[in-house]
Amino acid sequence: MRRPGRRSFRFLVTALATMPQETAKDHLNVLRKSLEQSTQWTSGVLDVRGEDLTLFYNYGEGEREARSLNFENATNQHLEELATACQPATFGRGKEDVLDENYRKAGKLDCTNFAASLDVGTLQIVDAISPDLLDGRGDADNKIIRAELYKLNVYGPGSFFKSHKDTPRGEEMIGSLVIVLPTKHDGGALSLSHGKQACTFDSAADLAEKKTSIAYVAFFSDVMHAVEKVTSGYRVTLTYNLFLVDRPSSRLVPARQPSTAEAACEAALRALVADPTFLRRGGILGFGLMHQYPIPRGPKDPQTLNHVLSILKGADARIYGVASRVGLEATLHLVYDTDDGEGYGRYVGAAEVVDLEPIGYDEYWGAAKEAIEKAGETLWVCDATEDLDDEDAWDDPEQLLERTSLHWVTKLTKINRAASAYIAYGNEASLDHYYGDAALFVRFPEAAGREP
Ligand SMILES: O=C(O)CCC(=O)C(=O)O
Ligand SMILES: [Fe+2]
Repeated sequence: MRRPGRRSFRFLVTALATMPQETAKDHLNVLRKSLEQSTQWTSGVLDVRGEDLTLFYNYGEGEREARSLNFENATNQHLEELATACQPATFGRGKEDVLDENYRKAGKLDCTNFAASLDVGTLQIVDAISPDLLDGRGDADNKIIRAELYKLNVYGPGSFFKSHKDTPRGEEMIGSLVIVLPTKHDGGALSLSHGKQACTFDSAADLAEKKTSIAYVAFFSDVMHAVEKVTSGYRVTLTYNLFLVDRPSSRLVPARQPSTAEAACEAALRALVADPTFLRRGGILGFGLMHQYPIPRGPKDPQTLNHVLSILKGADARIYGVASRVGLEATLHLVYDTDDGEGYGRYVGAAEVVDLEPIGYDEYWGAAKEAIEKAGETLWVCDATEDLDDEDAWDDPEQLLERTSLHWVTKLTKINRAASAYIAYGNEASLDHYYGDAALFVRFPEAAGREP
């Protein structure tokens, strides 16, 4: 599909690339900054109709009765009854659902026990959050977000939920959507944080005096969040799991304009490709992953690194999408640091988790290290803006030739880590591990073969 404004954008890129005062360092800074501006959450307030605010729910154990209320005019007594119908809310700890009122004090109804008239599809809430959550995805035209109702929660006076991440339910789950209904309450702000970014979603303030509005917030699964204590009234929420799914072919594809950050990211990457002094011999731009993914955790794990490329989020999705558009190969690799503590180490990039079991008992202490170095590509961590290559080549030309230059644009992170176990030598045999951290590699061919 032809994108509007494409030609003028090309022109801009060419103009940028030929401006003499811009150096590779400047472009790398723009690239790095464009990745910092990624969205981890998005929120808003929406006016709805009174009839969107009806709730039916099961009341009582055993012989249940159906009750209903409308959040536009729910009295304190109505809300108290709703709170009584709830069970204490559990939360995921490790692989279990646990009840711990020091950590989470709230009531919940599973979605088999209530029906809400509010429809996130009709109200276009999913359409409202999608551009932010899909921002930067190269395949955004082919993917949509599906919201699946998960629970209703009631936070009465004294309720709270300490800092946590939501348990992903399935691989395609990318985040959560919380809708706060317009009931009068104080406290209960939701604080969100991810890396260095943080914000507070104060729905009590947003909804004050509003009887037929709802407040919503959507965030990625690896965002830490907490509900502050509700000091008075009832805070009622509907939570949804958000899944990234293929767009049904019958749905129209809306024209998508790249965001400013995405356009800047693309322009900077194109400018680096066009700079013949940058990574002259070719090499890799490395990007530490900003989000957590279900990567394979060990050599026997049937998950593949490759499938993660289709579920990248935020800044990770942005650089992957932009690189593909610029025509550069982008892959996920595990980075191993085989430093033995005495400086005799190498960085190795491997396309899958290295299996160290076949080496058996590592009598010769370097066997595990050697196995890793054989399994991947040896990397030369360098500053690609300086022409170090030649100097180093004088020292050890052969070594240099067998290594691939790697320049980290954003730091390697350790949130997506795979472990390879091996039996190590010592006064007793003990189990030891090498760790690989997943990162995005964008590969530059040598300058002579690059098409600007
Ligand atoms: O109610 C909220 O604002 C968030 C609740 C929450 O974090 C959860 O249900 O996991
Ligand atoms: Fe949560």
